[in-house]
Amino acid sequence: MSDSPSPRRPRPPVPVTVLTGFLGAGKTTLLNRLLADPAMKNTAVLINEFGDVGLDHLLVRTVDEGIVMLSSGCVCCSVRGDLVAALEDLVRALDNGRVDPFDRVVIETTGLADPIPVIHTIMAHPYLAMRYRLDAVITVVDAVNGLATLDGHAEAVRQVAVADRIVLTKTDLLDRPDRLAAFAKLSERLARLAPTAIRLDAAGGEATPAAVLAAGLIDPATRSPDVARWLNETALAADGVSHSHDDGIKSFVLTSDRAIGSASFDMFLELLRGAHGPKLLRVKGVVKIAEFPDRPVVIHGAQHLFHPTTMLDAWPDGDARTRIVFILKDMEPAVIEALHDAFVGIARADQPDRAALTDNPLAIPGTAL
Ligand SMILES: Nc1nc2c(ncn2[C@@H]2O[C@H](COP(=O)(O)OP(=O)(O)OP(=O)(O)O)[C@@H](O)[C@H]2O)c(=O)[nH]1
Repeated sequence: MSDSPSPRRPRPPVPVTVLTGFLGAGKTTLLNRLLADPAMKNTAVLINEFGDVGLDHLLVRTVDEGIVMLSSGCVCCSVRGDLVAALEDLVRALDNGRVDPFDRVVIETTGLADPIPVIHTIMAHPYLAMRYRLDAVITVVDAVNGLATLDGHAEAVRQVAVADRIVLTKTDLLDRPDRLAAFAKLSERLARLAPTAIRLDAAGGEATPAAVLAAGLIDPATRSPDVARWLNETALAADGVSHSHDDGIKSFVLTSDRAIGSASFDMFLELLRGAHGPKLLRVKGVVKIAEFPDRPVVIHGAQHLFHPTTMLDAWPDGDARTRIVFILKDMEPAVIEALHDAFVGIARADQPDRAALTDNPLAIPGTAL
């Protein structure tokens, strides 16, 4: 990002990293460690504390001055207005030169937060969506207590399911057979819940800024898109669908070498969002559009809300196929595949085609499949 953009050219959107994880998982410890690294010096941090403001923010404040403290309350509900205000203040301060230019924002959520509303705040607000872009969700998981936490708290399951990276903390405490056994089960559960999220061991020194932050579409080192790393779809390639039966969460990658017409693609997304929005925990990918097949369109959404689509200059990794990672709650991947096939014109004997879905006045959007 340029530090001094010309007055005519708006600043490019600032990447936002959402740092989540259950109470006591080690978010603040990780954040402090990351912020101590010179690579993080141009980072603004927003922290949401639940209840009394504790030691956490003092610790963070000592290592970075670009901090706005959100008022007490849960970021997922009561203080979403505060999050909007804090993000607005931050860009205003940047535009007025009141703060040094920053090239990344990290939002630490409360341990009880469902991260999806935080993602929505960035994607849905008309002004914030122009100034910020969601880069990645980093979820901190306690290696000792993580399994029990997932069993007891739906928010913790959602935090893991939407993660781009999982940072494991407290692996240094895996010194007893019972803990090791629970950790083995935790690892399996994480692999099912978030198969495309790379796991990093904080105590083992793996959670470096480079490893943690290189989780979005744009590689911070090269500043260019890296689709294969972002989607990490090879992690799902073995059987195509990851099932996490107990939580009703499934992940899969929709892959297609057929281009889809631009209007068809809009309708495909509209139908998906309209009929199945709450079940789409996270959707991210690149799409081959028929009108400009050499320029992939990037989509990125959570539930019914999507970030404004962007178009890349070229396919960055030489793989010119549509690839979309879906994290679904209580929904079958086959529904999405059938809908997609209808819109790219792949006939299926037992399924309606595109005309039946869009031109039939009696069809309820998205439910015909
Ligand atoms: N042994 C060990 N302790 C850790 C590790 N990471 C964090 N802790 C400890 O775990 C406790 C909780 O860490 P925090 O960083 O405050 O956790 P948090 O997720 O920010 O907690 P909340 O703000 O309550 O949600 C602290 O006592 C940390 O010192 C780790 O990798 N190993």
